[in-house]
Amino acid sequence: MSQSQTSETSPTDHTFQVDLRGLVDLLSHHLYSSPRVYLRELLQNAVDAITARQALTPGAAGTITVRTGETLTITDTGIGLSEADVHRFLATIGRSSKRTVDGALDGAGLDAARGEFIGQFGIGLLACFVVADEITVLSRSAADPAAPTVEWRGHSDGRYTIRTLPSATLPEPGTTVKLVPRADNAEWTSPQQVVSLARHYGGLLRHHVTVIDPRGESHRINAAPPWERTHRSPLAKREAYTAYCRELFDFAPLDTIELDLPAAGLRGVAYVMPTTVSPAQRAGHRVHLKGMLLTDQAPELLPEWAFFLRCVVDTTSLRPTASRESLYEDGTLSAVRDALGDRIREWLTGLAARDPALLHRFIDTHHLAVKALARHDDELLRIVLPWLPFETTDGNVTLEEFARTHPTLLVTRSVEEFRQVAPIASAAGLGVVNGGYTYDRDLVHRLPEIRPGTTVTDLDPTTVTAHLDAVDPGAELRAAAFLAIARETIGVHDCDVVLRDFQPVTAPALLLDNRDARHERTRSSLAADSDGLWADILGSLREEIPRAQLVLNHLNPLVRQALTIAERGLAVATAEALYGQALLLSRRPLRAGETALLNRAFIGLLTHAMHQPGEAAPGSEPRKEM
Ligand SMILES: Nc1ncnc2c1ncn2[C@@H]1O[C@H](COP(=O)(O)OP(=O)(O)OP(=O)(O)O)[C@@H](O)[C@H]1O
Repeated sequence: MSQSQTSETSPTDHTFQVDLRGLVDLLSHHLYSSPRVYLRELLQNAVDAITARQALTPGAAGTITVRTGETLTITDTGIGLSEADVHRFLATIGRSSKRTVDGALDGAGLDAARGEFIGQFGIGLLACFVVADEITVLSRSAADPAAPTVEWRGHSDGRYTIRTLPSATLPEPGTTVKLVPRADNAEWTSPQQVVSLARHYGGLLRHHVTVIDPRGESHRINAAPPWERTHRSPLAKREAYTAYCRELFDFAPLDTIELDLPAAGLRGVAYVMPTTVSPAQRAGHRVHLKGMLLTDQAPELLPEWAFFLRCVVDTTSLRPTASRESLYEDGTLSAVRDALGDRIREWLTGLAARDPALLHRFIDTHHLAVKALARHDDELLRIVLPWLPFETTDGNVTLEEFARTHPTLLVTRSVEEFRQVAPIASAAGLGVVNGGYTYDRDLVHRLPEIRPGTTVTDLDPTTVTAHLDAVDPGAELRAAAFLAIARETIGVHDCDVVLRDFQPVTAPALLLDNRDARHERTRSSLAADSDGLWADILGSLREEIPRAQLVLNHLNPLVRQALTIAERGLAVATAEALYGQALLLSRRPLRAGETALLNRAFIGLLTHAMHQPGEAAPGSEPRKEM
């Protein structure tokens, strides 16, 4: 036999040891966002214990009392724990009486109640070690009248003791958990903080919760939400909902949408925010799970477009993540989100018939959200499109108003294009809508579907030039020499030069260009600069290059004077300066060649202004006489 064979031993069984301190550190620093969750876990265990007790004895009273001071205690009138339960559930981390695999609490047939429990992971009690080194659980089972009181004392280093005490140690069945808060965490356990945390987490709990402060004063923690109360009148109901919104979110809503999805066990309310909000800033909704606050930061509850709402809901069907601080993204959540989306859409479509003035106010405040939604929703589009404001050559007006005076609507592709063209187009009687803002161009193009007889086309340079008045042939002829130099100078930038009469007189020149044309030009210049494979690929993409147009205004005095320039150098500098100025007005980013052109034109003009026509400006071409 070889040596390795003689030294072989049979495998022995071992069990992982868990370092509780490491686990508590993991929970406190990585799983839970703040030590404050300890109170939520304690309240939740108390609620679950009462749920179990009421399943055993229907009608049993369910109360939870928290006492603050040097020791923090929480007492419930729940199911309690037998000695065997304590060994089974408190001594093993990750074991929970609330999951089927671990069986029911001793003596209690709780299968039916299991779905009602909030806890499930078997780690909640550990959260208490984040604020205290020692936890004591005193419990008396309600399942057996003769059950003793059992005391479990656990330490954050993993040690624990169990002993039984006379039944009378606890006056009635149930459980009391005691913590002696560590000094470094006192901020989370002060009497005031406990009241505020209990209200934060437990404000919607269905059992009576009271906090008693060291002076013996009682603080009521929970009350039924407005959707569970009956109201004297519609007005009283509206006031109750508004007051609730102020209390939770600190604003008075524009309107209130009641939410009720029986299939998902969900009830609550969505409040319409009274001020404009950015779509990027998705609101945190408050989600309660069986009364207990799961999170006040759940944007995923509603579809993205509903960013103008803040909700508070109580549900039995959504699942929490283990940290219990956010919603588990599953099929149920996405079905709930869709159903809530339908409900909001229904509210919005109903608003036009129910309360047009409110619809107006709503659109004034939240038109971006409505635009986002209307793009994908034909029915909504039909209702709201005529009401939505757009930036047009007639100012900020609704499409309905605009289309009445302009049967053909021209839409720009960018804001800069609109800024540049709008004054000229409106002087020429054209109706232009700024399509540069998010969603606007898509929406304007859909107008003919709901308003037959209206035509919508994208604005292109030729449409505008076609509407500008041609100059008389004599004037065109007199300008021919200057125009030839201008075309030669500006032509290298893929831009044509034309002369037109247009308003306002103060505008010397207009650059008509669009983004697609610019991209096409960039692509072709890349093709020209590259060789081999890239040149072939870019070249094959190349179509006829759309050219921009510099329209000189024949009514403008400066242009009239420019047309008479006889000296070639000055004509080049003037053409470049007019192009440069129109370029700057178009507010689009400049390319390197264009920056150089501006520089050249400026220096050229300066040189002329200083009456030194003989000297060439640095970097400029030597001048030839015309
Ligand atoms: N107040 C209480 N009354 C009765 N039993 C309790 C009480 N508190 C805790 N327990 C028992 O201790 C077990 C462990 O509690 P713990 O809070 O650690 O986990 P959990 O509530 O089961 O699940 P989760 O980690 O999701 O909170 C529970 O399953 C329950 O059996």
